[in-house]
Amino acid sequence: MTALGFAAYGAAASAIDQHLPTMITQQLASRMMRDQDPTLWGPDAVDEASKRLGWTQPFEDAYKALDEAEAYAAQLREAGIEHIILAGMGGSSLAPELIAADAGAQTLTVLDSTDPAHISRVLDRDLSRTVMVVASKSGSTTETDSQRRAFLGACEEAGLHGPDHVVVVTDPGSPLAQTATEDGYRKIFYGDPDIGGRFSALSAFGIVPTVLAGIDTRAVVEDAAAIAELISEDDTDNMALQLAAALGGTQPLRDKLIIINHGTDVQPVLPGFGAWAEQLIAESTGKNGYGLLPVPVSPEAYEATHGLDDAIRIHLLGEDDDYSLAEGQDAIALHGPLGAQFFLWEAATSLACTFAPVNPFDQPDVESAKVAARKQLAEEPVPPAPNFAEDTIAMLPSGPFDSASSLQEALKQLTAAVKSTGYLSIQAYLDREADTELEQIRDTLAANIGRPVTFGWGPRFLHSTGQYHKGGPANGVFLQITTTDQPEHDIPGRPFGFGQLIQAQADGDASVLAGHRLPVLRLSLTDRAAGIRQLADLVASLNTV
Ligand SMILES: O=P(O)(O)OC[C@H]1O[C@](O)(CO)[C@@H](O)[C@@H]1O
Repeated sequence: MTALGFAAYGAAASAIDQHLPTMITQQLASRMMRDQDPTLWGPDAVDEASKRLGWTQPFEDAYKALDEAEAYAAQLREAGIEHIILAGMGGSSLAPELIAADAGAQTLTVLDSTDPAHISRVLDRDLSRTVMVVASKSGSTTETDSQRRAFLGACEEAGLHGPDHVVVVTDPGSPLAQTATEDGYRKIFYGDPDIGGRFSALSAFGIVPTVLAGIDTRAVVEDAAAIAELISEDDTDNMALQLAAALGGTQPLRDKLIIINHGTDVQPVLPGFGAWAEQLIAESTGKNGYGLLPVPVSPEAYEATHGLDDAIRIHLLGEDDDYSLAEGQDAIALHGPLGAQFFLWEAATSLACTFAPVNPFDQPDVESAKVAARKQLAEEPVPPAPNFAEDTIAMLPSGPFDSASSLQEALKQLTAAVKSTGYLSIQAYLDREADTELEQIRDTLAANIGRPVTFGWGPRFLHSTGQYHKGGPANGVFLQITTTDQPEHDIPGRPFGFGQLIQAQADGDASVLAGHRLPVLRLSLTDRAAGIRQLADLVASLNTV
């Protein structure tokens, strides 16, 4: 008996009927989960897959990590530590954030931003009672390194010995492991190099930060372990096979996955699931011109309430919710505890990649934005001169939209550029906790254009959907929003501050998107709060003018 529930309707059900028998004959589930067979995704993926299937059998190490972290958490509590800041990007923070949100815990603050205002706010607390967990598999991610430096700088200003307040989670042999050893950081936990970032929820990367924050992550691991047999069987009841067929096997491919989180506004079913699933699905599938685009939305959003020819609606339900709401749609409905969802989606996403096939374990296009940002920083960037400004919003040079002489005209051109099979992506390099009012333009734009709209906070999305936007089917149009309204926050030991870093990241990604011939409209807010309000008004007025 499993705590998971799953049902498929319309095109999703047809894909399952069509593909499940073959998937079972080919023994895809047992070959991936039990034999760790690296050949399932074609010859080009064999090398990478040979060293990336550790997530299929994570439990022995997971229980060891739980034991070690629980013992260490007790020591931290005795030493008066009450709060954990987690510095980490993508797979090194999204699962812990979701575990903490699901548990309703306030003891973990995720810092995955380079927005100077965001950094300053997070570090403005009693650091004597705080530990920063610096989590990075590679140990070389610029954002994480910069957050670590800023934290150590803030400790020094507070008269604290910084290394006593830093715990590291990294893979053995990484540059971060070396720094932590040399500088005498409080503790190092090691991850398994056979598990990639976005598959690391049930490893030290999901476990350590959350356990140190006092969360019962053991229950999450146990809920995953409870479905291990089920999702390893070559059997019609295997929900990972069913979900994989529904995700990757629709014909023609329905490549937009509308993830609808039910529950209430205050308490969605799995708060934060959308951001975690976005990385897993977009970074795993979005490459070589192929990809599935996750679009997390609320139940009231346009994409949730309207059937789109190229989309599957995925209803995340609570245990007592009625599955009949998905009847008559091309949809999946499912419920289950978080640990089971982690394991189910990791398995299903990997299996869905066998259809194309694409290698689920690499992210070839993420690097291009990093290289471009480094180039911008090396050239000591100055913010690009605007084409023009209206009140608190300046329009920066934007390639195909440069002929626009007003913001309204530029936005109209942008929305008109969305293809009938395409999508619009809003990319906001702002403070994802303080500037949340901006998110409302997502719903307005989706209703306005009748197409899927994604919303990503920069630079976080660069380690997630960023792969899909650049490596996927090239049918996106992009609205990039930055700000000059930010007091600089220095990065100790670096010749640039966070304000320059985030601007370089935005400039770098815009240039890479433009290099892929993807249209990017670039707006810069000269006043954050007023600019967000002005933009919301402009977007709301698009329909009526
Ligand atoms: O854990 P790391 O090595 O710092 O990487 C963070 C994230 O960056 C990415 O490599 C993409 O940039 C993700 O796949 C990963 O989860």
